[in-house]
Amino acid sequence: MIEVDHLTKRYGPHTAVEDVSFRCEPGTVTGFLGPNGAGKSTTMRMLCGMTPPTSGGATVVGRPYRDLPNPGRVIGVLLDASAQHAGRTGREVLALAAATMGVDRGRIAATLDLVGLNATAARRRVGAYSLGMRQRLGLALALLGDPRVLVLDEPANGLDPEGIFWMRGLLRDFADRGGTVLLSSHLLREVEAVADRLVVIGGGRVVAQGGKDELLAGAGTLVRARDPHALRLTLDRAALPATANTDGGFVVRADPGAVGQAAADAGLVLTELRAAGSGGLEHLFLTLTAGSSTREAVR
Ligand SMILES: Nc1ncnc2c1ncn2[C@@H]1O[C@H](COP(=O)(O)OP(=O)(O)OP(=O)(O)O)[C@@H](O)[C@H]1O
Repeated sequence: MIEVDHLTKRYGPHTAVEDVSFRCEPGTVTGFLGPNGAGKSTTMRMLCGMTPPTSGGATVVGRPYRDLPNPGRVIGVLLDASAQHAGRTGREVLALAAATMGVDRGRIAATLDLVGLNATAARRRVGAYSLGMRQRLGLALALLGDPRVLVLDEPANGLDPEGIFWMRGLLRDFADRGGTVLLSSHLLREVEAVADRLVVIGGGRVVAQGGKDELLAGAGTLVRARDPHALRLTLDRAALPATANTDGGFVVRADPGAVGQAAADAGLVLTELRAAGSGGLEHLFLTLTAGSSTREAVR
């Protein structure tokens, strides 16, 4: 269980995180979404005791991170996959962490196996690792202490499609066994595939949170027609609010039945009609966080 309670972080006059609150329950994966500079990493760093909050607090299984006697046994953290000493081998990194946490060395091989780093990779220095291998090692470090909670900042960064698919299964399995996962990602489809709940942050504030299905149901319907121009006119006439997608379709703020009926009444041939799904998540994300990445770019 993770509880983030009215966290605020200011750097001088700049507010990076403002009054952020959410909970992550056991058995769930929570996707933490937001554009560049939205405050995701800062929130995660505060949760993991690496950045002191200006106000508010956060707990992991009921205690602030800094009060956990052996945090690695409770919460596995992957915030920066490049943080490992480049001169150590993967196995040395894990051996050091196992000694610090009091974890049986026998778990090292099993954890390496779990994250798909073979014996040859484990013998190589981290400096020679690809980004994807560093992510896998970071995940191994997070899992080594057999924690109940995982906090992962952009864990899919640098992973190939197969690696992303593998990680999805790993996180789902972790949650299905009663674990709590908080993960940030820019890969909306990936988050949609694995998360049960979403917290969307923009400009340091939570702009939406809730069950993924519930949020996506509010994201509307994706519709495409052979004649997009006629579809636009039809949607306007039926007073169904629609936004054009980049790929010629429309996201409509109505359920698929209403959109299909309007199209049928107008005699239109539709080539796609469905609940918006990942198109909806992208749309929801862009709508909710509109302007905040621009603000970041010009700050
Ligand atoms: N140590 C710091 N000093 C000053 N400003 C900071 C510091 N750390 C973060 N910030 C600012 O806080 C804001 C939030 O940054 P943060 O890294 O948390 O965003 P993010 O959502 O993780 O972004 P990204 O997706 O790009 O990683 C940004 O405007 C950033 O410039």
